[in-house]
Amino acid sequence: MIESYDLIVLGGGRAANLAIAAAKDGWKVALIERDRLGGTCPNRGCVPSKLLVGFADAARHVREAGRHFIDADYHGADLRKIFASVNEYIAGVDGRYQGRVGDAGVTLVRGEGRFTGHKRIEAGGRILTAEKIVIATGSRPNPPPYADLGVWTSDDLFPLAGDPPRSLLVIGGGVIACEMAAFFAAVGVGTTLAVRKDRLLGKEDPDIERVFQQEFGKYVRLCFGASLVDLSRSEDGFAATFETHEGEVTQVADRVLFAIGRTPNSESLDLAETGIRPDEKGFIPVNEHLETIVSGIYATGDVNGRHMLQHAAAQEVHFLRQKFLKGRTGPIDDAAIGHGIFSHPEVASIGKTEEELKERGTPYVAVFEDWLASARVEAMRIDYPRVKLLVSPEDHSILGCHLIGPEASTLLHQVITVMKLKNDVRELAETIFVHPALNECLLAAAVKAVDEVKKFRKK
Ligand SMILES: Cc1cc2nc3c(=O)[nH]c(=O)nc-3n(C[C@H](O)[C@H](O)[C@H](O)COP(=O)(O)OP(=O)(O)OC[C@H]3O[C@@H](n4cnc5c(N)ncnc54)[C@H](O)[C@@H]3O)c2cc1C
Ligand SMILES: NC(=O)c1ccc[n+]([C@@H]2O[C@H](COP(=O)([O-])OP(=O)(O)OC[C@H]3O[C@@H](n4cnc5c(N)ncnc54)[C@H](O)[C@@H]3O)[C@@H](O)[C@H]2O)c1
Repeated sequence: MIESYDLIVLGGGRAANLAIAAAKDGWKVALIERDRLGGTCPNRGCVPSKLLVGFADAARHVREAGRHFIDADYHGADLRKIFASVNEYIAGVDGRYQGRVGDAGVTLVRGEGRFTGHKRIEAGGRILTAEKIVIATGSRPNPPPYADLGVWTSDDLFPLAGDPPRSLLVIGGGVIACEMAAFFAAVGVGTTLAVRKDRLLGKEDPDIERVFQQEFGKYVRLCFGASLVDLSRSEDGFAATFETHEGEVTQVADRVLFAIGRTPNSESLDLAETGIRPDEKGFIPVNEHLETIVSGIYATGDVNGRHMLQHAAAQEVHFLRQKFLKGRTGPIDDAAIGHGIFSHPEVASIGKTEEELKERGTPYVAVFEDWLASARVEAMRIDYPRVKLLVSPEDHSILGCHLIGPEASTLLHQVITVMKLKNDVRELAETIFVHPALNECLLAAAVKAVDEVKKFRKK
């Protein structure tokens, strides 16, 4: 028998909220999930990884207390307790979601979904169809090489089964690599990060990356230009050999974590059955209404490859909710989507980098300022925090803002708000900031950017 619904949501990550909202509005909704409800963010992504940041911050405060003339010795952290607390959080996620899904009257189908025909899906031994289908199947870690040796990806950390590492080799120089390495190094696990390129955080502004590398490298041993040529495992742990600029280098560690990007979960969906063709990386192309090439079938979140961020997935789900339930007609507007990197130091960014503006030939003025305008930063006795502001000399609009320093992602929200409401750097320059809040770094940069625009126009 074919079960007929108003809406099928395929993947119970962020899009579970769409299923719940539609069911509460009286729609007949099915939600298909093959694993734990809640998806990547609460089970094996943002939340557990950020719970670790709190422990790392506490450890760093003790280790760096001498900067404030405080006599403190760091004797290590109980990693078993740390991971037990994170695992406990994760253990409760699925049940909490199941309660919400059930209360809303959503039909929950546990099992892997795949298309067997036009708008027809098989899952958990059932056949379902609907006029509207939302594919929200997310992504997973790129498969690591040497998987048979028991190397880790981020999925192996959350939840962690077995003992925490005594030492760690992280391979990859992107967001996950830098967030995880920062945690382990801070709590006292000897951590090495090996990256193929000569820089970290490849998508960030180079000025910010330079500062990041300098500070991050105080805790994490860095190995640049390193291509893995061999990995072996013995009772003593792993031995990894890299080809580097200095010749072959071997790194030994108790555990190896690969953080080498993520792949969309699309290939097992048999999308050809319904006429959708993923791109060469497996992402499902959508238009500005998040609709695929097939009318009535939408794709949200990581699987469409637009952003691969939780708040972007949330915004897309909110957009579809408004479209389906409130009759919204316009396209999605995601011009003001920023991101934070919760490593140490913390990095946050929105808009274009200077490299991107140069490549596009977009006119801009750039300011790159320290945060010492704020006494709160002086009080922290650190001098590395920086803000980079890229502004259009034509209309004063903020083209990009890049921050590195404590609470960078929190500070970025003031810029996000200006960009969303009235994108003009003079709005920031004329705002009355609370003195001496950390945000004053933005005021100093904005005032300077307005000056730079004047100079640019005089040229
Ligand atoms: C370690 C880590 C840290 C992160 N930190 C951050 C952060 O700090 N900030 C941020 O913005 N983003 C972060 N992200 C990214 C963020 O987690 C993702 O962008 C977001 O969770 C994507 O949501 P989604 O709903 O698209 O997919 P998911 O949450 O992955 O949900 C997809 C769901 O679909 C299910 N599924 C897949 N295929 C099928 C199928 N065939 N049938 C049935 N069910 C299926 C999956 O089991 C999963 O539950 C992080 C990611 C990782 C891995
Ligand atoms: N704070 C956040 O917002 C946050 C945190 C974690 C993850 N995420 C999301 O998850 C995505 C995936 O994170 P990620 O760190 O896995 O990917 P990434 O794209 O940020 O970094 C991948 C890194 O792996 C390297 N690499 C790729 N293939 C390799 C190989 N075969 N051998 C060695 N190195 C290789 C790349 O050069 C790069 O340095 C991010 O792009 C982001 O969208 C976001």
